[in-house]
Amino acid sequence: MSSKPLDYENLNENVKKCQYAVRGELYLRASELQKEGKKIIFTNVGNPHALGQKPLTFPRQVIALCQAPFLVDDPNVGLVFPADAIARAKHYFSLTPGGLGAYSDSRGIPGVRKEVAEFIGRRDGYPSDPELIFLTDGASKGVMQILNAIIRGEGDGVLVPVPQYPLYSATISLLGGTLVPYYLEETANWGLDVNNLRQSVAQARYKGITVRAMVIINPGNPTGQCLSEANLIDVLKFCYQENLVLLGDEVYQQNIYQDERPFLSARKVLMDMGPPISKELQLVSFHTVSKGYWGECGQRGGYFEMTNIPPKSVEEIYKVASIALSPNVPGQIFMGLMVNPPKPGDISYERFVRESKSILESLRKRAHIMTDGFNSCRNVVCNFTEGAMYSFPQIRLPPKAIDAAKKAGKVPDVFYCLKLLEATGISTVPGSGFGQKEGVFHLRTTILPAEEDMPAIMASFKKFNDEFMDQYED
Ligand SMILES: Cc1ncc(COP(=O)(O)O)c(CN[C@@H]2CONC2=O)c1O
Repeated sequence: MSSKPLDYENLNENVKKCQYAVRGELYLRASELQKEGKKIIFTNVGNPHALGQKPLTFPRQVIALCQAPFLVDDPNVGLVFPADAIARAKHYFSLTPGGLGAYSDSRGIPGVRKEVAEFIGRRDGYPSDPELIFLTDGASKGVMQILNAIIRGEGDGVLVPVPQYPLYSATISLLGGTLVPYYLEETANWGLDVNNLRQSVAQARYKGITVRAMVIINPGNPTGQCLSEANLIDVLKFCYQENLVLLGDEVYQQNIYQDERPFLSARKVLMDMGPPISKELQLVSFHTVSKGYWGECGQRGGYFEMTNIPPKSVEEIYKVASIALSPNVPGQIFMGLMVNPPKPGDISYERFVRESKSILESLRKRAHIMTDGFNSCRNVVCNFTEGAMYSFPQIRLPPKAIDAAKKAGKVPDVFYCLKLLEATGISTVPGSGFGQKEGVFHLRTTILPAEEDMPAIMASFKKFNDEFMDQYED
């Protein structure tokens, strides 16, 4: 039988080359075990509601009304929904003439893009232009659209932090570009060193790669570090000197668990630097409703904001966005609600603040419980989760364990994570899925399991790890 177009061997090589470990070997094995009846704790993905986090009430009230306009017309609606939720639903009706069932503009609903621009203006203290904001099906789609506009072929390189979130490595691979790694310094709390950047660019250029863009993930995934103003100034200056467009992935900007380095947007720091750089450096910033204290991953709401991108290029990006017709409309409304939440004096304000504060306070506590738990284990060291939603401990694997992994045909941290999964049901992602220095091994877990479950999870991890080290240590 002659081979067919979609047979594996005939697939696009870039499709076969790309990898995405967050839902890779460990996740697939965990799903198998779950089917066999084993209790699995899926801490492989930053999916808060899947781990029990309750959705915020106000956004769900508004979206319920938006999805069912007949409820708004019901004379009893005021008995079930607060007046400000009803008013907000009517606001979104006025922005979506066809309602949630109609395509919106391919850049998103203009009124919601305006809400995003106003949010950015309040956050940064500099006006933002709604025309330079596109709403997307989650930040992922925005990242993919922008990388698609940047990467012309394998000669084009993108500077990506290592460890990195594999949306970047997978998309660069899929687009046939070249990932140019810059290593974060684990011993400096995953700090970013401009000298590493220079080295990486020089090595890439020596190989004939044209480095065109740089990615920062702030706060970091999987590393959790928060960039200081000085770091951001260094990065912006570096990109300006090297003529790179900066991609600022800021999806965890609400997830901050320390007070020394509050979130600062790359855009604010850029504007603070003033001309010429603030007028010339190209920057694209990304945000989402999937993270923060919202955790509305399934709603697929995101945006990117373009700074100093020429109108003709914005038109081209718009043209490509229009191929997919429209970002999903409920996700756009969630974005509008996230950037324009209840205000002091609104009926829903107290409840909204109470709910969001309690989620963030609990995440901060869980960040500490997990970090301390890992640091109490043999041959495990872990930087504190300053932000985002993950813990990324280094596991110092004894040589016998590395040999056993090789015999099993597994990368050492995959071997360790599989053993952990089989023994405890804790599903993690091996550090090799995010990139790490040669000979150094990690795993990534989320800090999302419920607070009351954390001590038992950490005790179960500690028991496994002690037994593992007993088995493989000389
Ligand atoms: C740094 C970063 N950027 C973008 C995204 C995409 O978010 P959207 O949901 O808006 O597309 C994620 C999701 N984080 C993945 C999902 O859960 N665990 C992770 O590491 C992320 O961690």
